[in-house]
Amino acid sequence: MKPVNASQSLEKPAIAFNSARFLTSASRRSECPEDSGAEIAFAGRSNAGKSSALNTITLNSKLARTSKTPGRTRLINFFSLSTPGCRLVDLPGYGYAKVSRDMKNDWQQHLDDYLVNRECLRGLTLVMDIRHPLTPFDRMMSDWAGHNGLPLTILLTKADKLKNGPARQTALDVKKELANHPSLVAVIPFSSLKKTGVDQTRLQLSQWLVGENAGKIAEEPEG
Ligand SMILES: Nc1nc2c(ncn2[C@@H]2O[C@H](COP(=O)(O)OP(=O)(O)OP(=O)(O)O)[C@@H](O)[C@H]2O)c(=O)[nH]1
Ligand SMILES: [Mg+2]
Repeated sequence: MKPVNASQSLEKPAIAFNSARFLTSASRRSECPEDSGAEIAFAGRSNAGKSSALNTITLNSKLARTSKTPGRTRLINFFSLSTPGCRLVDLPGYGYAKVSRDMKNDWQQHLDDYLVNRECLRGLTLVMDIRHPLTPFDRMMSDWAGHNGLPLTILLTKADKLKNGPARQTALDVKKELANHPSLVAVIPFSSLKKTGVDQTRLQLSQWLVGENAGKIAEEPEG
């Protein structure tokens, strides 16, 4: 986990997230861009809001396709940033029911292969609907990150669906549940609608991509 570039401030993200551009899609690891530089993947249940979060972070509503219908993102989508070698990755959601079991197993296998073997992966952003956090799949992903020492940030999306108090409480509850997690960095209430948690997320991603370490950053809720 070597940083690409160690010079950055803690207050201002070193990465220009609005520079994100679609790079390529892959259905398997062999189709992915060269395994070098630094990548951060967005994972989570289907419909949790992964693509929307990516668009919000990059200030580009057309970057990743979003949809009311679960299962919109079916490929591993790569977005390059202007900082050389840095990429954001939108993963297909897990738990999507409306595809055949064979197709599901196939996706799962390729997704697992990406997650386990991608050397340039610097961190995992696990996206959960704030109203339904820590489903069995979420726990599996979070455990997996822990076992592999992969830095993990949890975005509790659709925070606009809850009042501020309950949203903060949910973040605290999730943190408490994962108190022994070895690589959890932050639990951030996030809203693509109200832009909650966006600056904090950008700082975290920036730190992972170009920072010297993946240390904790302040977790003051925004908005
Ligand atoms: N209210 C609210 N709705 C949101 C938010 N984020 C996403 N949504 C909605 O949730 C639905 C799913 O969003 P996507 O970003 O496509 O979800 P996804 O996780 O990428 O879904 P898959 O690609 O199917 O895995 C869309 O209708 C979005 O408009 C949010 O912060 N607040
Ligand atoms: Mg998506």
